[in-house]
Amino acid sequence: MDTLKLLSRSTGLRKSRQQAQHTTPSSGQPTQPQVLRRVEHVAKPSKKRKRGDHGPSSLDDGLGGLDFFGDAANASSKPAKSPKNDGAEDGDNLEQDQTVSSVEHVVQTPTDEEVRATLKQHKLKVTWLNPMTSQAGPKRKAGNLDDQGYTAPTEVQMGALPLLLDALDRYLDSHGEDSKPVGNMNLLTVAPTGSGKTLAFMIPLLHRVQTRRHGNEAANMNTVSAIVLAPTKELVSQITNEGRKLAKGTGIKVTQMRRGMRLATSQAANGTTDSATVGQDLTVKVDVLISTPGLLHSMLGEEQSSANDSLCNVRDLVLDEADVLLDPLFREQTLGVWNRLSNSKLSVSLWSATMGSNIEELAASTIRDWRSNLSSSDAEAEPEAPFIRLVVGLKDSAVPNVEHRLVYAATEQGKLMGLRQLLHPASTPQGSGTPLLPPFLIFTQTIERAVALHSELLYDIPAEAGGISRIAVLHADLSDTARDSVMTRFRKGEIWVLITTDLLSRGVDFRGVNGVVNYDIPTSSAAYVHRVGRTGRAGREGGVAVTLYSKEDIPYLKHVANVVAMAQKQEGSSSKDSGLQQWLLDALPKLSKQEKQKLKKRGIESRTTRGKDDDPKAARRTRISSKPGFVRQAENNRKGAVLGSQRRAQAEAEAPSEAGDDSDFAGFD
Ligand SMILES: Nc1ncnc2c1ncn2[C@@H]1O[C@H](COP(=O)(O)OP(=O)(O)OP(=O)(O)O)[C@@H](O)[C@H]1O
Repeated sequence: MDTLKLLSRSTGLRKSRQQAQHTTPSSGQPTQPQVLRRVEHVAKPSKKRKRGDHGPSSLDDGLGGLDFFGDAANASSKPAKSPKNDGAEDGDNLEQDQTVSSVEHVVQTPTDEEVRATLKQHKLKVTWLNPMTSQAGPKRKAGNLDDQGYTAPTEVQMGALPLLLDALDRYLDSHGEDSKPVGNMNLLTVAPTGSGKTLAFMIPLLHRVQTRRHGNEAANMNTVSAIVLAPTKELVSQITNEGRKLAKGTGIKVTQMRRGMRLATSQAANGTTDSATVGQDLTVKVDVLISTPGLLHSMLGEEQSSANDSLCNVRDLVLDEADVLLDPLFREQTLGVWNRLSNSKLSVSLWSATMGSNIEELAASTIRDWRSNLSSSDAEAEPEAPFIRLVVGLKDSAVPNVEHRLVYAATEQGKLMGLRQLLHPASTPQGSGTPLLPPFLIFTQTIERAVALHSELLYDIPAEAGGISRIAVLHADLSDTARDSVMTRFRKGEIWVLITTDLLSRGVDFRGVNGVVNYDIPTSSAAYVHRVGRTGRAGREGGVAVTLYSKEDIPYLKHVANVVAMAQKQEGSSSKDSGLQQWLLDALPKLSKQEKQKLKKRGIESRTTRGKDDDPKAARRTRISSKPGFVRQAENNRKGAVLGSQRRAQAEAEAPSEAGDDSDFAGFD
């Protein structure tokens, strides 16, 4: 069996196949999707960090008995709480409920009874998993979930689904507050990488779209009802795939935004515009639209008037990887789309594994500003939607089920040698941790370095093992078709080593990736969390994350080291395994806020060719090569000499002979 076929999401999680698929370490035990371990012994009493005022919108008190991670047997006891989040760098100015901590971890697969008991004790109504429901829509969706082998929700799904489906209504009822059902709400969720956030937002989204279609809003059918924004094309097509699998048989159209695509306006969809025009315009009728912010924003820019707006019926906006979407890189486009949505019943949800306090503040202020732009009649008719934050586990931390390793390689060439050693696990010295088995991802800082590393390693895989076809590079300068093809081949297991930039660090889910190599260190702690989060997904064990660092990286290593130390603390593993001793952690210099921002924006200067056009020496230093500079210089000289002699020979051959050719002579004028 080709174990690398595991990469394909389409391999599914069917029980029959699971037994045959446990051959690569990180394929793990997919029947237990909990990213955070179940807690057997709770060592420390709960500690709540409270800073600032908590408005009545905080659900912590109301849902105080909820413990998404506790042992079912101890359900009546108080929730297990974690130690203080020392590693989180963001100055989170709101209450942070850190819910998980354990001294001893027990990995157990709960029985069906246990799962049911846990859900019951935690008062969670997870309607989507119940195939016995009488409604056709939910039944269909539950069947679709079943088809994919999902039997138990992950922590984030346990937390978010009841909130987004209907628990909020019950919460308000039980508190004797205004018992009017809350149709819209805003939610900000922070949950670990690979914890199943896609399903956590997609299931309620489809449910709400379907409810609206069955309700009295049928008139608005076929205009866009929900939008999901994600930062990259790869992530957009992955979410579209997931959405389609879930929506199968429900009649809901989940569509990926493409260049040149036009969306049906409310008039066109209601038949005010004749269908022939719609057809000629290549206008598409969509329920759930998935897009990058740039593509949708530019399409909206081309729309002539907002009166006949294609997005006027949008009731749900999901920002996946919200911290990136609201980062300066995408901010203008994301807010451009958000502010264009005019339906007063809009609900917004933001999702990521990392969320700085600045992003949270920006989201809150955007919600306020957006509401203040509603017409006074709309604002009066629609009560202000609650804005809720849900944190699963430790905020901004890397998954603990991955083996994190920091490897000192001294120089650029040392890093290349280190990487070659990883490519040939047989040459890895005994006792140096779990060998890194393919398939794995290698991250570099820039596109140039990804391309250079690819050409360096091209011949490292022996021909008998597939040779150069097993290694590939993927970056934003490639055409869409080339990017799609590399993604498909990697998912199918045809490519074993994929070199890439941060383009693939967010959200992309390759089931069964065994490891991640940071050839260039990530430039922020969030970038580290997301890069290494490409392995160890859905609680799978056996993933390895290796970060190679040179002398040049030492001033910038602290943010990575902090995240690694925190992951080890959660896991209870030894610091020696990771190459991160306490003395190193203490000795690493701390960056100022400005330095951190500069690093995030520009990366490590010596690795970028940007602005080095006038300095060929500096530009040369950014290159990746196993050859020392003097060898390359000698080679260049030799090449130059050969080229020069070829040119001379050619010039001599082309020059007219000294005797000349009289027949060509046209005479003097
Ligand atoms: N309930 C479940 N049971 C088993 N597997 C699940 C469940 N929910 C999701 N998964 C699987 O977990 C993997 C990760 O899911 P997903 O891509 O949604 O993670 P994520 O939280 O969005 O990660 P990231 O932060 O990296 O974007 C997927 O392969 C998905 O199929």
